[in-house]
Amino acid sequence: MDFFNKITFIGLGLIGGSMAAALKKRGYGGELVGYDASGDASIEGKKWGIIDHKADTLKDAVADADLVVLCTPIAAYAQILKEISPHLKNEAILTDVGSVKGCVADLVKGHINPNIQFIGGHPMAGSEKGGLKAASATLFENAYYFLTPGQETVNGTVAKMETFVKSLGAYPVVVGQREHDKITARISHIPHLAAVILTNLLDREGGVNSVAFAGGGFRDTTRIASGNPAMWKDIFFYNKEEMLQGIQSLEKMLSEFRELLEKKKEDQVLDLLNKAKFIRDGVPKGLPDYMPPLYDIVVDVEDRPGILGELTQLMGDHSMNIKEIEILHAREGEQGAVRMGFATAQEQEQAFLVLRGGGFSRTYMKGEKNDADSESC
Ligand SMILES: NC(=O)c1ccc[n+]([C@@H]2O[C@H](COP(=O)([O-])OP(=O)(O)OC[C@H]3O[C@@H](n4cnc5c(N)ncnc54)[C@H](O)[C@@H]3O)[C@@H](O)[C@H]2O)c1
Ligand SMILES: O=C(O)C(=O)C[C@]1(C(=O)O)C=C[C@@H](O)C=C1
Repeated sequence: MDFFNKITFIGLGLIGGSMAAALKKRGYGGELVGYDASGDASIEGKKWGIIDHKADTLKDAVADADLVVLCTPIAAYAQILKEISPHLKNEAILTDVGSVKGCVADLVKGHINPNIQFIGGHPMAGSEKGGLKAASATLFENAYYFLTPGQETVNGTVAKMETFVKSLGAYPVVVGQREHDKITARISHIPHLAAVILTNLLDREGGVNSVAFAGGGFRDTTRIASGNPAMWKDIFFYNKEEMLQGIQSLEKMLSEFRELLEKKKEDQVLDLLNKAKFIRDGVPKGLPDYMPPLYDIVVDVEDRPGILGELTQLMGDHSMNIKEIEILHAREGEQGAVRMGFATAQEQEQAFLVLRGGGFSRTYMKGEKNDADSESC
């Protein structure tokens, strides 16, 4: 990426920090600069070696930068754009990571000199946890990353940004700004609203005390409700038109379902459940669907320090290459579960035998097309 000698991140929280950390980890050789309104984040970023230089002012941050990445809440953009506009160098590319794209393009048009190349961006990876402490160099690995050029964006800018996205370990997907907002309303924003409503339903129904009994179902469907409230409030309002359409569909589907229940239409309820299962089963597991499938092993382990080390050590001792490893949140509690993905069925079989033989008696195999029903024991 020798066309970007200096990259500046404005906002060094979960997303900005993870990007800088990913570039460092993956061998980016240029200069990384961080500016954050909370001085602590950029001090920490410098201390941890995620950035090379901590800027104290926005002017200083963008001076000579080839790429400037806005990683703050969208609500802060107007003020930031106003301040950086006179200091961006002419050939600089400006991008952002905000979760809504139409409104951002409008904002940029109002504040930035048209000579500056702007291209919106949005990584489809994140967390319900925020701040630099939650940042991870691997956050974007195998994630899709939307790029939303406008009519003024030249092809060279799109190509450079595609290279940038790949250098984070992610997969660029180029779409229009409004199309992006339509897609993300369906796959992210409305699901977030649903998680919030499901969680608050407990309160309305006087069931908050029952939350302690929640198993995987409640945890899986509501994890994201722990996300940053201010960030999500912004997302809902910035993508208001698409949200309103999604809510209308939700309301219609709920009332249709109520009628089916009231009229005892069991076959139609079953059809709905089957349809949802078919769609949900088609969601790629952790990897985009054009990536090779992985062969999974799930190990039930005790929740104690060092257990992950023992697992990976055992795999290393037998020269087994773990392609993916994940702690399954749905099994929080005293007993935890770890999922490991292997490249071939043969390696999966070998790992199964090694783990069982190595004292991990509660080890299960899952074929790439299988679900929980097909666990081998
Ligand atoms: N959290 C996610 O899952 C996720 C995923 C993809 C995209 N996004 C988008 O990324 C953006 C940042 O989200 P995040 O999760 O990294 O948030 P975050 O709270 O972890 O980080 C935001 C950082 O911006 C800083 N900041 C706030 N106002 C500022 C200003 N005026 N000038 C400079 N710094 C300022 C904050 O101090 C903080 O360190 C949001 O626009 C969000 O829509 C979030
Ligand atoms: O995994 C999560 O915690 C997320 O909420 C990430 C998630 C999403 O997938 O909806 C949330 C918002 C962002 O704009 C992009 C990604």
